Amino acid sequence: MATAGFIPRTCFPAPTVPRAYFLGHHAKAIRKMRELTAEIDLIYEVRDARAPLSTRNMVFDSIIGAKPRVVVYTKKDLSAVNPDIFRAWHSRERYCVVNTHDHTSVRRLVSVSKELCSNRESFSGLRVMIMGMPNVGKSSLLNTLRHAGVGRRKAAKTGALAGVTRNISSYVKIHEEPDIFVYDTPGVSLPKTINAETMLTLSTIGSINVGLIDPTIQADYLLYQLNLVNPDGSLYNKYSPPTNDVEDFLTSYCIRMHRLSKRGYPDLLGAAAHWVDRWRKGLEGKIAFDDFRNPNAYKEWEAAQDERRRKERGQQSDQKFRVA
Ligand SMILES: Nc1nc2c(ncn2[C@@H]2O[C@H](COP(=O)(O)OP(=O)(O)OP(=O)(O)O)[C@@H](O)[C@H]2O)c(=O)[nH]1
Repeated sequence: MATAGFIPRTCFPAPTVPRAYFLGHHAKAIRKMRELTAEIDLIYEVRDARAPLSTRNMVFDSIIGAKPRVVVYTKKDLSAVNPDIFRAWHSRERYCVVNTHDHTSVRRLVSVSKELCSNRESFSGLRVMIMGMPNVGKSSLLNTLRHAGVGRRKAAKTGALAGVTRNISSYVKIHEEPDIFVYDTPGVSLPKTINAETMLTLSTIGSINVGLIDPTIQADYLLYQLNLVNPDGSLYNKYSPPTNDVEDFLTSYCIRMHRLSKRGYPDLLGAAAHWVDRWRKGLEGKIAFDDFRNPNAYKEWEAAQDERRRKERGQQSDQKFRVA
């Protein structure tokens, strides 16, 4: 129920933000993944359950080809997406929704993997590669799989900021009888221009360098999204009444959180970064982006990507024609 008089924004004005976050080690990782896929039996394609569509990287589809894949949605404990929606989205594809810090949660992934590869005849064990965008929880997944499966300690470094893993790991054993070995890989972003909202979503969940976008724009986008999900302002009412004005919101936030300068001025920039970070870490509650309540959103998103690719190919051939 919307609060009387308050009408949330229905669109977000296109902000000036970078439209790509593709680094040298991303390109290198893609090349290496392509080389390695020949010896891989199965892929764990990891996405963040808070932004299940924005953290899907279509580049992986071309690397994976016809290999068996399990889509793994991580950060279940931080996501407001109803798990039933994943069932609707993946009626014909294997998927798991996990909290990578929870052993029970990741064990199901091992069962699904064994089942998928049960007809395989191999003496060298099952070889799995983990792929995903930066910071979605790939290394955490590997560590928990290893701890749950063979009782060994951490094998891969993890961290709250994007880009902790820079190189492809060597095989790590995560299960015995049957033997399962896993490769961890660096997070890879989309090489092509992404739309502004996707960039803002990726920044809010920490999948791109969070310093890339002005914190006030991030906070404004978050406010817009929270108003869309709960138009009564209940997701932030401990700081402010419902509002579409980010400066009003941040001023109230500064007062509530005692973030005022000695002269009593609110530190809007600091407040913006602080508030977004609290959501990123799950301290303000669960969150979700993308069209996460729509059972057809997955298919619609794929169709939109196909259309975009067709247009790009058309533009490229137009250019060639003009040059010729
Ligand atoms: N709450 C919660 N936090 C998680 C989960 N999975 C990962 N994290 C946290 O997310 C952050 C990123 O995790 P990593 O495992 O380093 O992510 P990554 O995909 O390997 O990151 P890159 O090295 O950038 O590619 C860390 O702070 C993890 O503790 C999860 O399921 N739930």
